Amino acid sequence: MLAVKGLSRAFGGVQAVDQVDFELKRNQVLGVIGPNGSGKTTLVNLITGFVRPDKGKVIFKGKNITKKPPYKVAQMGLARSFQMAKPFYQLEAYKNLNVALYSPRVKGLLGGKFGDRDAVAKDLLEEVGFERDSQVITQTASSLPHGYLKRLELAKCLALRPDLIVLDELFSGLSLAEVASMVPVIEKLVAQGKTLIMVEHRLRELFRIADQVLVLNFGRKIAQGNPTEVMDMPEVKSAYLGAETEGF
Ligand SMILES: Nc1ncnc2c1ncn2[C@@H]1O[C@H](COP(=O)(O)OP(=O)(O)OP(=O)(O)O)[C@@H](O)[C@H]1O
Repeated sequence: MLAVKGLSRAFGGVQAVDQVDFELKRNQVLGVIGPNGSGKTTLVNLITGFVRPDKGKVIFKGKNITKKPPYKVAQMGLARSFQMAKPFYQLEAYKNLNVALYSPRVKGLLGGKFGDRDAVAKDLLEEVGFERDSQVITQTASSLPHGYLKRLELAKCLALRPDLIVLDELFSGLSLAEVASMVPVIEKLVAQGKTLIMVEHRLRELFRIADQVLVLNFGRKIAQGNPTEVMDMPEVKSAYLGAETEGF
């Protein structure tokens, strides 16, 4: 599904991402972890076209997407969420899905036979935890609490009917109760066979979900493997020393 080869990017003197390689197969869930500033978001930005690499390649479904702009990457079926939610604040929650629902990708996939897009949008919001008959679905995004904005980020990804979803710290800023209610939403996506990359600081929850974990430190991949073996590696423990070690 995805192959990342020698991906590198520096900002001034900071090597944010340094020669990162990995592959991801269909239906797999890859967790990306690492201390603050280790290059996780930059890696997401490089894969999804928001930042251009200095070196390296991104191959998605066998096609070289390196340096393609974000909208082309999205149209090919690679959706991403943002750590800081980026809704259209003046639009109602469900109308925020229109960009994806009216996209050439979705039109093409459905051969023009779409039906009622508002109903589809509301179904998607329900799938990610908006209560169907509550007002949150029709509230403007500007008035939604943070927890719902994160759910909206996920729904925007799903609306694109993606082949791969990259979630950048979906659980950040959520209360423990909100995370606990979000985990089953993700587990359901995994059970449906969705392919995911999850950048997370919440290790306990991530390790329940991910098949593989990739660890970054100072932009470099220092480990990759299943959650248990990765967290037993001395280099991973020392990278996390003094950082958040939830889940250890
Ligand atoms: N646009 C930019 N301009 C300059 N430096 C940047 C830029 N984006 C990222 N960096 C730097 O690159 C490094 C990696 O940042 P990045 O945000 O990718 O880390 P991160 O692992 O996602 O961090 P966090 O866990 O805190 O979100 C940091 O030193 C950061 O300051």
